[in-house]
Amino acid sequence: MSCDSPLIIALDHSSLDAALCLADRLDPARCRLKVGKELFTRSGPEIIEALHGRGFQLFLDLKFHDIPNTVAGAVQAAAEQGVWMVNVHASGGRRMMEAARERLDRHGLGTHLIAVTVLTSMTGEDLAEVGVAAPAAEHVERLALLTRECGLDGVVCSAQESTRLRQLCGTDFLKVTPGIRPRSAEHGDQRRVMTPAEAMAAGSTHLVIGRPITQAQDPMAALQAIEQELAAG
Ligand SMILES: O=C(O)c1cc(=O)[nH]c(=O)n1[C@@H]1O[C@H](COP(=O)(O)O)[C@@H](O)[C@H]1O
Repeated sequence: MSCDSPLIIALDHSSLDAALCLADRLDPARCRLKVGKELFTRSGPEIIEALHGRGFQLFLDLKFHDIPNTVAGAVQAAAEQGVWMVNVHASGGRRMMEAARERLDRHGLGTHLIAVTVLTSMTGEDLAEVGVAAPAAEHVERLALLTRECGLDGVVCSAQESTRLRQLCGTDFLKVTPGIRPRSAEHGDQRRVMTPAEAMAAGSTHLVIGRPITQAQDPMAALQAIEQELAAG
């Protein structure tokens, strides 16, 4: 089923059953789902089939980061499972991203290919500790421009960087932004955060939301509250 909502719900569950239990309370016309490292490592491709069978479009968030040939093969394997979106780490560099792009194109695979710039859990201090002297926002810009030059469809970034990236990379370039927190929600381990309405106003094209929905007493009510906030904004 195709979906025109910007919302992508992160199914960071530790079992297939728990993930499907939440998915069964959500509507594929109103959100897409993201399958990440923990769930995929535990359940394997079975989770992809089960969620596709329920009509959801999927972002397979495995953040590939390896030598070009390995990443190209992994991206192809993901796309052949019919996922809507897949990602790599932009810090894997030009040759890695170009190899992934080329592999999808050669096989006529239309999966959206995006790259993570700087994780939303990271601050300038965290970057300095791994040898990146530039402020987080500047490093995000550098990696986003490189990602666009390599022909990818967009980036994962913080919504705090969406406005600048819209200016630099254009409106068609996807800006998929985690670190989304409704005003009353806990930040948890996220550092560079914004509310859903602020993020859309800033130029994000898609919002990745996990715990504020998945840990809510009533996940559908939490989703609906976010939809209403977006409609009002
Ligand atoms: O690629 C991602 O999806 C991602 C990139 C990033 O920089 N930060 C980030 O939080 N994510 C993912 O987005 C989701 C955020 O979940 P919550 O913090 O629970 O809303 C998690 O599944 C993360 O793995």
